[in-house]
Amino acid sequence: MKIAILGYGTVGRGVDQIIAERVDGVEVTRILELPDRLSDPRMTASYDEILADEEVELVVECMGGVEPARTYIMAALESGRHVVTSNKAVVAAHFADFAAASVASGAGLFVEAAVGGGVPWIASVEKVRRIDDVSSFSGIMNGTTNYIVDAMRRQGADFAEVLAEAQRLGYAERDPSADIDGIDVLNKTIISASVAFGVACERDLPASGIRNLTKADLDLFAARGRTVKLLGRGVSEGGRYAAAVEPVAVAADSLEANVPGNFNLITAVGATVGELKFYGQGAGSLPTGNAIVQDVLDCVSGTRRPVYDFTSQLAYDPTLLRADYVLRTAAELGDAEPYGPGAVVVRDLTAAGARALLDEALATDPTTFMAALAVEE
Ligand SMILES: NC(=O)C1=CN([C@@H]2O[C@H](COP(=O)(O)OP(=O)(O)OC[C@H]3O[C@@H](n4cnc5c(N)ncnc54)[C@H](O)[C@@H]3O)[C@@H](O)[C@H]2O)C=CC1
Ligand SMILES: N[C@@H](CC=O)C(=O)O
Repeated sequence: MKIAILGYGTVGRGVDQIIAERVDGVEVTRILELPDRLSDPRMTASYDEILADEEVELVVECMGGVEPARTYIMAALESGRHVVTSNKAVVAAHFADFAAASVASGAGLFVEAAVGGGVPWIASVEKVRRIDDVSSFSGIMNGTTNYIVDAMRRQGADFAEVLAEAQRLGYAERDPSADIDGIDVLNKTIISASVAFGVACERDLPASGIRNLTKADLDLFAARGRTVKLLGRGVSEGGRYAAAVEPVAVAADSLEANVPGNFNLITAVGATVGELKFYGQGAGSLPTGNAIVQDVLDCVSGTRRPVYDFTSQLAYDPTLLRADYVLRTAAELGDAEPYGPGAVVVRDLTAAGARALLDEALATDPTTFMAALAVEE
């Protein structure tokens, strides 16, 4: 099969390398890049030229961003070309449109690499759903922030320094604010909830990140047997669902607490299968390239052809996600109990209520950090 890669950056290069070195029967014949980055005879800056090439049967989109990625993916699907994408921003925003266009033209739509990098999470959730409803999912879904927190915790590294290293290693988004403010995990949580619960997932979910996390915060939680991880979570019960993204203070001896570097760990729970955990590198050129090439191979062989159905009638109910929240802040908050030096705990908030409380605290103290307290088992 002849394929085109849109975007020859960290991920696009990984896809090209894996196919060239390890895959027979698939050939990258076209690459779309920006006009000032045409460095290979296969490259063009014209998407129309790629669409006009009738030999190209599949398009791998790894440019990032919402536009023109949305337009290019829709045009590929409408022309009957299969699409494989790692771009969670565009999938989270337009998943239902892409799924409908894929059904209409019969072209395949594959999004494995959009969540969890090299971790086969999406295909596994699809598999769980063949037998079980997914009652919840939760996990570390961002390699950059896990890399940052892990280095701060284990080596006492400085936030800014270690973020620069994650950028150098190709883990971070073009704008790393998306990583540290939880937006990247929000996109991955929207996609995960859509697949896990079969819903057109609410987009306005509560989300916060680790921008204000300090070494002193990690020390505060360490003194209480916890560490902080940025988690995406979703739960479904009684015809309702909720999802959120937030730093969570997890037990220091939990699996999540000990996930190193750019690794992700995502858990799904189903009635008969129980708890399943998926672990691997959540970011980087070759792990993510691997997830894309797995999708390409599934498409070529016809062994897996996802059909995304978002017609489940689950209602979004933010009250399903509740926790106690710790805020390290100079702001005065009502109903707060002391937690440690400069920190308070506010009990039994919804994730949405906690996000509103964080905004209130940030208005007074822009350095405020907030984390949910994981229930200890
Ligand atoms: N870097 C990683 O570890 C992972 C990235 N992703 C996602 O994969 C996508 C690509 O990520 P990276 O490769 O890291 O980004 P990147 O910034 O390294 O590469 C993107 C490439 O696309 C090109 N590009 C951008 N807009 C274009 C346009 N309009 N026309 C033609 N070319 C264009 C850029 O010139 C660049 O070479 C993003 O959606 C990202 O969120 C997903 C999983 C892991
Ligand atoms: N920036 C993302 C890349 C993969 O999705 C991350 O760090 O996880």
